[in-house]
Amino acid sequence: MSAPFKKLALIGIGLIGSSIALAARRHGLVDAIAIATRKSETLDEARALNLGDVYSLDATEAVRGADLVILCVPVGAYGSVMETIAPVLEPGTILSDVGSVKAFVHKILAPMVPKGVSLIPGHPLAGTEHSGPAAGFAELFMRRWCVLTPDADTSQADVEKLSAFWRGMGSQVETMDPAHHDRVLAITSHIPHLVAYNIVGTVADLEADTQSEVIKFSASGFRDFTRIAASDPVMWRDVFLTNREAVLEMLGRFSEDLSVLQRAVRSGDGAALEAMFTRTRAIRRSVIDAGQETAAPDFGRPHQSDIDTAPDSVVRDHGGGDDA
Ligand SMILES: NC(=O)C1=CN([C@@H]2O[C@H](COP(=O)(O)OP(=O)(O)OC[C@H]3O[C@@H](n4cnc5c(N)ncnc54)[C@H](O)[C@@H]3O)[C@@H](O)[C@H]2O)C=CC1
Ligand SMILES: O=C(O)C(=O)Cc1ccc(O)cc1
Repeated sequence: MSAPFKKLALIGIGLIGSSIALAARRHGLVDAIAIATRKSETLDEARALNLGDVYSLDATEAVRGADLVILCVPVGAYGSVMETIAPVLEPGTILSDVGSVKAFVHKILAPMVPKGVSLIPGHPLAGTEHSGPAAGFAELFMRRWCVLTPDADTSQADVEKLSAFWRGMGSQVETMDPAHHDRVLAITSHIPHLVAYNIVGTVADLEADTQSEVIKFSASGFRDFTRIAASDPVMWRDVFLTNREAVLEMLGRFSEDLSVLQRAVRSGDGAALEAMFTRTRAIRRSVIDAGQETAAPDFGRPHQSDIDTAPDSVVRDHGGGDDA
């Protein structure tokens, strides 16, 4: 039986592109995978990992004859990539992406989409702080959401075909308005990253002796921020350059709430602090109930040496996930 798509072209083959390649292949969702990227070292790495069937430094070669094209590059590169590939996109092709922002993606891609090509931007809400072709793994999208942001006049059949592709890789799919996506992601993903970059940046600016103590004793909240703040600098630069309005709106609310907490700390208002921390604990509970996290204790998770010697069940509960 033939796969739902004949030829998948992946433009960019880092964490997300390579995970799509592995998952699409594993689940028989495409007949062939063409990979294009900018640097020959990255392409060589993808080839060595056997991620695709054909490899090219020329995106037009990968896109020619593809019925599904997915941009997997930082959003700041979309304009130049699209200028290159637009002339060879064929009618009937679905053009999608995985970028972390969506209104900007519509704005930059839509005017260049040839007639007969369906533009259906997407965003898998799944990732890690690692990047590059070797960082990918086929299970990345399992039980994670993928948000699609088609325009109202996009072919429903094409939206369903792309949804089935993501479901085939284990995702749950929801469609959303791009501006709404950007507001939701500003608070659930973009600002948490900004806060992490900021707190780790504050430590980076501390005087040397205090800094080395913070690092030495970092088995606490700080450690978790360092994971997020290790995320790809170019990708995150582009997120903040292209989702400016929504980020600034949510950052305004965040700063107001921080000032309220600051005042409670300064005035010793224990009741206010306790009330706030009780509300946030309930949000954590709802994230777990929504299946986006487990209740397994995270602080004190084992190191690699513990994982190597631990029984399987312990590794499953504590060590799985992002670094797989
Ligand atoms: N890292 C994450 O956790 C997630 C990332 N995303 C989105 O996925 C996209 C890709 O991110 P990752 O795979 O994490 O990045 P990555 O850094 O692992 O891979 C990016 C790839 O794009 C290539 N590239 C960069 N500029 C290019 C250009 N001008 N032309 C051609 N290729 C170019 C790089 O060589 C690399 O192959 C981004 O738009 C990001 O917003 C979405 C969900 C999660
Ligand atoms: O590693 C993490 O904590 C993430 O938050 C991964 C992530 C990064 C960017 C996205 O657009 C979606 C998911």
